[in-house]
Amino acid sequence: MMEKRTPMPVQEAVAAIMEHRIESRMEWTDLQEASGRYLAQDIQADHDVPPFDRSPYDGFAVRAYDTLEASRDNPVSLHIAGDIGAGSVFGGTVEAGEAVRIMTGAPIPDGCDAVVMLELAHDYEKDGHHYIDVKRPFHVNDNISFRGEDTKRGTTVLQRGTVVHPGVTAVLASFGYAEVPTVQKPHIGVIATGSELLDIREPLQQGKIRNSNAYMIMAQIEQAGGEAVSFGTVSDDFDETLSTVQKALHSVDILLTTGGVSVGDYDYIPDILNELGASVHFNKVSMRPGSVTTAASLGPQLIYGLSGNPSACYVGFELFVRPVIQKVLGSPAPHLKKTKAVLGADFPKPNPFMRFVRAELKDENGGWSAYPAGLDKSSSVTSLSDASALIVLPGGTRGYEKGMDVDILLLHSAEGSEWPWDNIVRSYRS
Ligand SMILES: Nc1nc2c(c(=O)[nH]1)N[C@H]1C(S)=C(S)[C@@H](COP(=O)(O)OP(=O)(O)OC[C@H]3O[C@@H](n4cnc5c(N)ncnc54)[C@H](O)[C@@H]3O)O[C@H]1N2
Ligand code: MOO
Ligand SMILES: [Mg+2]
Repeated sequence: MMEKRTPMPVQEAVAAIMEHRIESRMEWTDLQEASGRYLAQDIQADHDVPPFDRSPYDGFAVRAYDTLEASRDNPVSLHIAGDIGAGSVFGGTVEAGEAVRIMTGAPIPDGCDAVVMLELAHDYEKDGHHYIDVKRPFHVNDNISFRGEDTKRGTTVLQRGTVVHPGVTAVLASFGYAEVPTVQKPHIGVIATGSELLDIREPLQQGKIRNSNAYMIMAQIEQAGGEAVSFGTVSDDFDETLSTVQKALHSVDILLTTGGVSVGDYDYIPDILNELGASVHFNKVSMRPGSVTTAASLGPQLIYGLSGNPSACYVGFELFVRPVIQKVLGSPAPHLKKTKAVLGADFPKPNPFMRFVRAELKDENGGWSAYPAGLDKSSSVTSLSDASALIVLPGGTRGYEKGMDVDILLLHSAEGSEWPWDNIVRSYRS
């Protein structure tokens, strides 16, 4: 008699897998290689930014007091005691009646407390000396960029779990991080199972198809921030599959298999998990596609049996594997980004399970409209290339109509959700 599987609700299955702890390791990464990586530590400012009071303009550093009486009719004349560009420091102290020609970024000379822009000063030469006329009063601190006005020493400028994007790179560079403390990418092994699978370089043969899932999953791993390690393809053979799984488990944090996870004659993954003594968190989820998605743990390692059907495999990864990788990386929002959209077309098929419909998004009437993309079968592969979101349709006895409000999960967003599973819209008319 075939084993009976009890489907677990999606939210419960995700919660079960998120409880599993996988160690995060730190490694130093060259700043220029660090884009897209996750910070392993908070970064504290070890100096003020800017580190000194400086001029925000090309102009003249003055003593505000000297200009108090200045007016159009009675300009104040100041002697130019020196000139400095950014990177240079004025050596002495500026005395009463003096000014220093100063360029943007140069430190304010001692004695000065305001800057007059070049455009507002008339400069001239007399007897080999340089002067300016100032025609209005300046106040203490006029046109000064203050030490620490951007960031004070001791501030936490970047938090652990932040993704390094170009703005983060600028902050790291400012504080001298030639090497960045990053979270090591978790190593995720991939095994494709199936005697029907051809390598992508092979011509088609009767009864066979090319192995698209392994490449798809490896790309999903990279997109989620992990390091994909391929362990190739195995035929539908228990011993071959078991030995490849055992070999992979020597070196990976998480192992993903695709195919062979359902109830068929050649579906060996359930038996292999049993043989390994792994504890199975779930082996059926109340969702479509991907109902056969299986997750188990063996000590610290996680093993997923993802469906062989491409769309089911894809969705199983995004819902159950991606957030685990993101959690290892320290992301505060490890799940797919949830947002709202309007259903762009009728979806008449009722289903007791929650559906994840691959969808194209269009920006219409000031919001997103989500249109089901391509063939809505778990075996479909081409619908995946058009999809930028999954429409979340809770299980029920009725279909859905165009114009209903729905929740969607974005597939390629840099942003994520902390926990998208509460308050899923049951769909209603707007
Ligand atoms: N009697 C039942 N049959 C099936 C059930 C069920 O509950 N009772 N579940 C169906 C559902 S739902 C799914 S999903 C599939 C899951 O199948 P498996 O995960 O066991 O995968 P396979 O049987 O190995 O293959 C299924 C399908 O996918 C193709 N495939 C497999 N690997 C790849 C790959 N690497 N790249 C591209 N395509 C792949 C394979 O050729 C098959 O067509 O089971 C249903 N059956
Ligand atoms: O797991 Mo299957 O994809 O539910 O359709
Ligand atoms: Mg099968």
